Amino acid sequence: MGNDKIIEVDHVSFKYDAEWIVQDVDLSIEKGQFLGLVGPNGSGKSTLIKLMLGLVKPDQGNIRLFGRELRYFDQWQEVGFVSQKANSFNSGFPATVLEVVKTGLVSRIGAFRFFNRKHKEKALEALRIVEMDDYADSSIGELSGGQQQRVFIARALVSDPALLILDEPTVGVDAKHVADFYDLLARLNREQGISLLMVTHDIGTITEHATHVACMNKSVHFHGASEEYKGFDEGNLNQLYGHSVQQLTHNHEHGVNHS
Ligand SMILES: Nc1ncnc2c1ncn2[C@@H]1O[C@H](COP(=O)(O)OP(=O)(O)OP(=O)(O)O)[C@@H](O)[C@H]1O
Repeated sequence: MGNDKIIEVDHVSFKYDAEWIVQDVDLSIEKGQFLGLVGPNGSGKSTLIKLMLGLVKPDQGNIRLFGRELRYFDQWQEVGFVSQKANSFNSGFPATVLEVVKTGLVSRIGAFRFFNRKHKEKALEALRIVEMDDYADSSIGELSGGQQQRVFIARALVSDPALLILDEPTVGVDAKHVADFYDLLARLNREQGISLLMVTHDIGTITEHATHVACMNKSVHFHGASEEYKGFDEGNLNQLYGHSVQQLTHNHEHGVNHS
């Protein structure tokens, strides 16, 4: 491919009606990175993800995925997406965990082909990666929010993506399982070599896990290594955002990093 950039967002702006939601964003993710995208409510994070996925079109600027202009990009099996509202099945939803994971193969095999034994194996393998293979035959609706979210990650992994995009995946995961969830992401990143982009509100936690962090409030105010970000004190950060960092941190301390 000759290009280690998996996503390149080049001076992208987007507006709903007359209001600019994303303004002149320049951002890239290189192969192997785990980028945390943080920012206050309504700062345009989900909209930026939609732009990257081609679900809405930029008013200005360009986006490339795997070195290809978005409008010519067709390798969607390389991109797994887990949305914010993924874990919202109610207890009566009539599908098993395995069935849900197999729907992730649709982009690879086409919507109207039959699933065969190989596809079942592939789905079970993805469930093993997220440590949910014991639940293959359970109803999806009976699982906890955290377990459902793992199943949605398995669904995104089943087509062997090189990039996984997660939009606030820990919403609905109870606090004591959030650490396990980050361990899973670290394994995907380090052991499976999957590049990650994760939207979150929780900047304290993400900077402990992601390799890089980008802070946005319509435009990107900081993009760099997590270690560099942790070196900022609260005054720097308020200036960076033009916004109180308190609203981003969930009681996490932002002191200067002495390590
Ligand atoms: N379909 C739409 N039509 C009009 N405005 C929209 C639409 N979708 C989002 N917006 C507006 O765009 C702005 C950015 O929304 P977006 O969801 O991208 O922010 P966000 O940073 O992901 O927020 P949150 O952290 O609350 O999820 C908000 O002001 C929102 O009201």
